[in-house]
Amino acid sequence: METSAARTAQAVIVAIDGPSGTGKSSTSKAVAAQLGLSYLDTGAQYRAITWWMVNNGIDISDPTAIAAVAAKPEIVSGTDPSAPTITVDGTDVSGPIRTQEVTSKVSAVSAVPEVRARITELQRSVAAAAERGIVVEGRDIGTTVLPDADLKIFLTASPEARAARRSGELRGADLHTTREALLKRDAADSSRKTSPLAKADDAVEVDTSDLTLQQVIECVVTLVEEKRAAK
Ligand SMILES: Nc1ncnc2c1ncn2[C@@H]1O[C@H](COP(=O)(O)OP(=O)(O)OP(=O)(O)O)[C@@H](O)[C@H]1O
Ligand SMILES: Nc1ccn([C@H]2C[C@H](O)[C@@H](COP(=O)(O)O)O2)c(=O)n1
Repeated sequence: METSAARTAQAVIVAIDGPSGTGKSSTSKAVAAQLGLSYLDTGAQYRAITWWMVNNGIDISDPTAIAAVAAKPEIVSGTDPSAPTITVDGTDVSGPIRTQEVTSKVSAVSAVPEVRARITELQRSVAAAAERGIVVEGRDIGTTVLPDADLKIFLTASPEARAARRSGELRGADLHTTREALLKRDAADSSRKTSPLAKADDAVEVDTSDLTLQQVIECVVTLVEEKRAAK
């Protein structure tokens, strides 16, 4: 895929996919910051459109109703890895998109093909505009959004490790409940018809269960540097 005429020779496109809580956001932000690349959190975009649907009283159980308004909200992502931003129609929604209500509804909204088409187009335009390259994290980046990415990483971790990380983040939320919620969202994201969560055939799989975040970052930075050197 042709991306940007203005792209520098050292520019790399990195796709980082994987289930919830595997460390995609933490790793992607750090790698992008360390290597001077842009950063795009595509989950935040799906959360933003879900927030808009909830705020506008759209029935989340009705895919036809969601599809009918999927083009309405204007979603803008800021790609500085040290201060990523997300707005909907000019409103900063970085806080509201992390509520439990949005988290519980985002899989249903993101399964609607019209929503995916709209957000995928947005993601490709953001990647095309990143002159020095970009780290894009999500669920279908290596398979659908940027199939020609220079490097594809698929992060995994055991449900136990992911639940422990998330419950630490949520100040001691019950481990079992957190684990079940993660697995439920993974199942929904993996089983939808349109671009499900999946590892691309040419992705490098990194199991982060027994690695520190710093070790994962170092591993991905090394892989990106190898790709750059081979360009
Ligand atoms: N290797 C690791 N070891 C320990 N904790 C980690 C590791 N990687 C990430 N974490 C922590 O786990 C939590 C979840 O990480 P992060 O948000 O990056 O995951 P994610 O894959 O982007 O999740 P989601 O898809 O749900 O947004 C964070 O609190 C993060 O600091
Ligand atoms: N490329 C993507 C990114 C995200 N989603 C959906 C599915 C996730 O459950 C949800 C929230 O993502 P998170 O913030 O947890 O990374 O968004 C998707 O379908 N495709």
